Amino acid sequence: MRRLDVDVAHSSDRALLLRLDNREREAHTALLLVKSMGKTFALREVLLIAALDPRAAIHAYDLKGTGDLSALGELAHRYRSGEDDEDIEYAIAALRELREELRRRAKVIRGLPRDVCPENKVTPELASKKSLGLHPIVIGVDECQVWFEHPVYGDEFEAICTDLVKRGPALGMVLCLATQRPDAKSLPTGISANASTRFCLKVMGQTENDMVLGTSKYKQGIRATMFAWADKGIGYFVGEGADARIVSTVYIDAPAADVIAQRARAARVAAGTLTGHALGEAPDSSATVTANLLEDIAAVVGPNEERVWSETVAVRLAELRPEVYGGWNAKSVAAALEPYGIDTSQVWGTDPTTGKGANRKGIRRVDVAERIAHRNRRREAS
Ligand SMILES: Nc1ncnc2c1ncn2[C@@H]1O[C@H](COP(=O)(O)OP(=O)(O)OP(=O)(O)O)[C@@H](O)[C@H]1O
Repeated sequence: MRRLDVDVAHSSDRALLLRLDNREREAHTALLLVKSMGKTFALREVLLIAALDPRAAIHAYDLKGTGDLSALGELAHRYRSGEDDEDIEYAIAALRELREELRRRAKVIRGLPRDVCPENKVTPELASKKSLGLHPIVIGVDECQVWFEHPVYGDEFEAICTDLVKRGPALGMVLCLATQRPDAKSLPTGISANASTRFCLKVMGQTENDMVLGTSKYKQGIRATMFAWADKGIGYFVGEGADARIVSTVYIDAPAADVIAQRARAARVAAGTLTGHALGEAPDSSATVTANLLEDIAAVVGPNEERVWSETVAVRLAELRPEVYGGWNAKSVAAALEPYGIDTSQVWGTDPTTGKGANRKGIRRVDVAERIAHRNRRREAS
């Protein structure tokens, strides 16, 4: 992307505003783009910039299904175009992998000595150490509302994306979401509120403006309503802790995108980092697609059990679906429920081996039931 004001920070296809190696705070962030004015071009540009770093694993989703991101498919770790059932199942399986990856990375970071990792986050040096597996992961989703409004998986997409937006940046994982309908249904507030980088092309009114750029931005004079219809690719860019700037994307049409993608692919071949989709591999959906954590918990916690220890839930889940929950413990349950806004707290229970009562971390059945009801209401509404 190109700044329009004097100190333009652009030109080579790498030295652009969004850098992926944490040298700038703008690096690991979510991005929101809006409305038939160059949104897909902008998202494609961001992904191409990321792709030119051969360490970066690219996940590209074009939910419109027109193949706008097909250039990225040549090098992407995960890629899908379309919104049919099999496309959605591919995506949910890939996102579950990312949820696991978030956990793995958090553990790796926690385990590193202070002098190697003083800030408890991925640095360019750490991202380059192949053995740690902390390379940048950049996920781009065009027309993301399709995921969040999905009648079956909408809730889970929301939970995982919220987790990615909140914890991803420190762990080297960037989620870039693009939508032309920035309302709370298309873009859940847990996600929009936590997005730290925003890009808003022309919009029609104050509500959409503030949905993308942040509360009160219109009142403060940051108004993407002022752009003309001819201002393709021009929008307000708001980075974390920085003043809003008017920037323009670089015009990269589909043939130009192919040329850049071929270069990015060649760099990956040379570096030995071509993986996943680019090698003809898909995420393993066999074990995970049928699993739905909330419903599985509801199935293993009886209606008369008001509160249950997390460790008990973990054991029962593993019995239900060993291929999905095998090896889970109380902490796994807490981490998996956190993105749904369900906390584990001290609950009274009885140890089945000793028969003694004690307070341990656990869940309240009502919290899980309420979350399922919330999702069902959404399914009915869609
Ligand atoms: N930086 C740019 N400079 C000049 N023209 C641009 C730029 N970016 C996009 N355009 C033009 O705007 C058109 C629409 O762009 P794009 O397909 O990205 O829109 P969109 O917002 O995704 O719309 P839709 O949702 O309808 O696909 C492109 O075909 C291109 O001609």
